[in-house]
Amino acid sequence: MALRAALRKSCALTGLFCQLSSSRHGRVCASPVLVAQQRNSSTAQNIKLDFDQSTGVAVMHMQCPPVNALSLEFLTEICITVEKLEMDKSCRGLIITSSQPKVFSAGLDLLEMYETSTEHRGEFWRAVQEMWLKLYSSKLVTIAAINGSSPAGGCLMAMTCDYRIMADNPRYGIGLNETQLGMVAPFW
Ligand SMILES: CCCCC/C=C/C(=O)SCCNC(=O)CCNC(=O)[C@H](O)C(C)(C)COP(=O)(O)OP(=O)(O)OC[C@H]1O[C@@H](n2cnc3c(N)ncnc32)[C@H](O)[C@@H]1OP(=O)(O)O
Repeated sequence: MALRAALRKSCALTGLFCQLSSSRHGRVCASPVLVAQQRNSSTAQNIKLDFDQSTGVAVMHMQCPPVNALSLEFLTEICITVEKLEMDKSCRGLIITSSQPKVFSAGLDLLEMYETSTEHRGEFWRAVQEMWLKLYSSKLVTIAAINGSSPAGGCLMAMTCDYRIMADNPRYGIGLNETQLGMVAPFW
């Protein structure tokens, strides 16, 4: 509720009307282009997109169970989704949030990072870079609606958005914990 209220306040400030729940207000309608792209695309299994044409605001719900860990596949889906939204001239703003309970994103997929070949890891880190650069340089107004814990890569994702709003819950943590993990982010 706090997040919802904060979002409304922030969106009023930026001149955008936005919402996290489509059913509550009944305002969200889907862009035919986006719906068609979603339906035809096998690359967006882990993302649910709601686009309100009347406001030009899209809500990207991350739904990659259990904790929205950023795998190569998921990172690619995120990039493609942002690109598609940027190509839609009626889209002005993007809210990124999570459908998973208690977690916005657990950051980079630790299993993929440690259990794959050097070549795959190279591709993985390039996808990490592409994701944050795409969000950071997007012409869309981007908002991270952080409705759960958001360590490391999840924090990076939120930081590269224009605005961040976090649910007021002491159980939710956010920050960069690479040092704790003994991890050095490689040169890109
Ligand atoms: C300059 C910026 C550079 C950026 C570099 C970024 C690096 C990274 O992102 S490295 C990843 C760092 N992430 C973490 O350290 C997060 C670790 N996870 C957690 O702290 C917690 O899991 C949680 C707070 C995100 C959620 O807690 P909880 O709801 O209690 O869920 P569980 O801990 O039981 O986890 C459920 C399930 O998910 C698996 N899992 C959690 N995190 C990851 C992950 N990052 N990658 C892959 N898998 C993850 C966890 O192992 C559990 O799996 P199962 O045991 O099979 O159920």
